[in-house]
Amino acid sequence: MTQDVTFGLSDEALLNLPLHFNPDLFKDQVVLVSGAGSGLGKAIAIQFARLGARLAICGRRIERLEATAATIRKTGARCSVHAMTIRDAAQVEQLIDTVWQDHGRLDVLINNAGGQFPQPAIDYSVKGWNAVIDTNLNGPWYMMQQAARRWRDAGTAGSIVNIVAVIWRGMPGVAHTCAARAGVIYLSKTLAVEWAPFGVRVNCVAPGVIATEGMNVYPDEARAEFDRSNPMKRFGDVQDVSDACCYLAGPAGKFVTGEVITVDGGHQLWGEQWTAGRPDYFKV
Ligand SMILES: CCCCC/C=C/C(=O)SCCNC(=O)CCNC(=O)[C@H](O)C(C)(C)COP(=O)(O)OP(=O)(O)OC[C@H]1O[C@@H](n2cnc3c(N)ncnc32)[C@H](O)[C@@H]1OP(=O)(O)O
Ligand SMILES: NC(=O)C1=CN([C@@H]2O[C@H](COP(=O)(O)OP(=O)(O)OC[C@H]3O[C@@H](n4cnc5c(N)ncnc54)[C@H](OP(=O)(O)O)[C@@H]3O)[C@@H](O)[C@H]2O)C=CC1
Repeated sequence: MTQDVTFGLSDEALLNLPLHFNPDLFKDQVVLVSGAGSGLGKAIAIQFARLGARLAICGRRIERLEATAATIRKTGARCSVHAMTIRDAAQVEQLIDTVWQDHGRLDVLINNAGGQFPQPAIDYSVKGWNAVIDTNLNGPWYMMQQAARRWRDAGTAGSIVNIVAVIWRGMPGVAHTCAARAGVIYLSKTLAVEWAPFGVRVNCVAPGVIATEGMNVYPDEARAEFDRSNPMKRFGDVQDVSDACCYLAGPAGKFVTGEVITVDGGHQLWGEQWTAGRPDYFKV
């Protein structure tokens, strides 16, 4: 039977989730979260705020960011809002400058913004391929490089967490994002070594199927099978992912770098996932 999932929790629900960490864990730290106007990014930003952090949030649509910021401010946390696209290197440089001007520091970068469309790879247009590579590989790279340059120049430590995906057995229907996320993972492993001298840690979180409104991009036929992509036979929730981010970014993760934490209910070991629907060839 298909799990009954409403894709996404209300802001009120996010504010009242039980916390699994000490509420002072990120006191006075500044955390930048991309794609915080919805889904995982919103949940991650709210959780860091509830754990004492000051927030800077970015994404393209200002209205959605302002709504997240209003919720974050209910926790008593400061939150600055930055409408921009991570696909443009100049806008990313401006973003990081502004965050340092507004907050005087940056401690954690959560590279969450991303997305793709399901389509058989054989049908990709050049523009579609480039849109996904720009959003999920080039954008996160611009963010990492600009943040690291500032940490190096200021002589302060930093932590980066990149949200990727469960790519280990390929991702039929979203080959473009699989390629981009593989790039981010091996970029992260390389940067973990290159940037260790600056005190910068670089890690990834790979979510399996998590109930967010972003899931609406997939056809009903595909979504109806997603809960059977893992042996727990259900979707994860946004806090499964935000907790992994807080572990990696915080003091418990201080000896962890170049790592990927997979938060997928065992999906990487079991089951099938057809993001664009199951092709006829695989139905029998
Ligand atoms: C369940 C496991 C799946 C894998 C794990 C990941 C899960 C998730 O990520 S959950 C959802 C996350 N959120 C999203 O995916 C958000 C929705 N997606 C997007 O916003 C887009 O895919 C985007 C990231 C590429 C958006 O780029 P943007 O430039 O804003 O979009 P455009 O509309 O301008 O499209 C550019 C270009 O891309 C091609 N294209 C876009 N959508 C489709 C589509 N549905 N089918 C085929 N091709 C598509 C197309 O070539 C577009 O250009 P034009 O033809 O000129 O419009
Ligand atoms: N939900 C899931 O099961 C999984 C999700 N993921 C990944 O987790 C991340 C969050 O996904 P989720 O919350 O589910 O989906 P959403 O679609 O809700 O979130 C994506 C966010 O990224 C922002 N964004 C997209 N493109 C850009 C851009 N060019 N510049 C700045 N911001 C951008 C969007 O805001 P705006 O459009 O306003 O810019 C949006 O807030 C994504 O990278 C996704 O691919 C990975 C595996 C599984």
